[in-house]
Amino acid sequence: MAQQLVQLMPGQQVERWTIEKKLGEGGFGAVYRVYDATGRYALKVEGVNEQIQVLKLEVHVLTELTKRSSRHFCKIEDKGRFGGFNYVVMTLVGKSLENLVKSGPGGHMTLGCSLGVGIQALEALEDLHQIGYLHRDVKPGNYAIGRPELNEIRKVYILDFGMCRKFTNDQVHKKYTRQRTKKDDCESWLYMQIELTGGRLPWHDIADMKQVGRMKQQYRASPFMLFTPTCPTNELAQILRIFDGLKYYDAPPYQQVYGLIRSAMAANRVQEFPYDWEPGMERNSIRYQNILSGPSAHMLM
Ligand SMILES: Nc1ncnc2c1ncn2[C@@H]1O[C@H](COP(=O)(O)OP(=O)(O)OP(=O)(O)O)[C@@H](O)[C@H]1O
Repeated sequence: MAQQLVQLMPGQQVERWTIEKKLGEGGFGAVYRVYDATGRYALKVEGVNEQIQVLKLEVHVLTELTKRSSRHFCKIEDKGRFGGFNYVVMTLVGKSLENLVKSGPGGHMTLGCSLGVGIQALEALEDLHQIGYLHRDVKPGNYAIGRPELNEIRKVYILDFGMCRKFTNDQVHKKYTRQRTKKDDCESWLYMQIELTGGRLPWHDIADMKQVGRMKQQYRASPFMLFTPTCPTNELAQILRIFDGLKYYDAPPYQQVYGLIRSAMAANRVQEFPYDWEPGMERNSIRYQNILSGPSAHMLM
């Protein structure tokens, strides 16, 4: 049975970190906005008696990743044990892609913006795959943009490594990862791309993963039914075919996919920047207002 979640109150101190507010709760613990003399960060906590310990894995993966690349990953500032919980302090990010899609005109991002964000989201997976891990929970809620205070509203971060698993080619791990592969992460990325570009996946509200799997199979025969007029149909269909052709051990051809996304931008005469939530994007100024001047922009110091 799950242990009771750690609850921290505003003003409470965890080592040098002061709790400001709770940002959310995951299956394993909670995330808080905290600050110290140097700025604001995100603090994730997990009870030491939680049956499933995911924080260690998250710390390990983020540490490995930031040794090689920092383009799409939170940096770890601190970690440790405090009372009855383990904690990690990392870069505080801004709005999730899920929120940004909802705030967009018509409930989606403009084409250039969604394709640019999509490239960054796949780069994050490429880096993760390169250190031998699968994410296994690729969705708009697990990506976020950086914060305006850090001049990072053009940067996309990948979050939440709780479902991550090491990918190796041996049979034991093959069983352990339930046969999931880099290809599956890429396929989930493609479905996310459809959502960012205005499509609504038929399995969006279905929680039963087996049923979702069956529906995905059904749509395999006619993937065009997933694409709305706002999607770059040809390129996405080509990418889906590329992913379909991958075998268990194959590394996805990331560069080819980036090329196709760039072709989609050219064919549709759209540019990546500015992103929809950037200042000066007149049509979005009201919808995205709180991203640029909302609570996360008010520094405490
Ligand atoms: N580095 C961060 N900066 C700002 N917010 C974050 C950060 N990491 C996580 N969050 C936010 O904290 C909340 C909880 O995140 P967490 O990853 O623990 O769980 P979740 O993804 O909501 O749920 P689950 O664990 O069930 O997938 C989410 O709203 C997430 O966007």
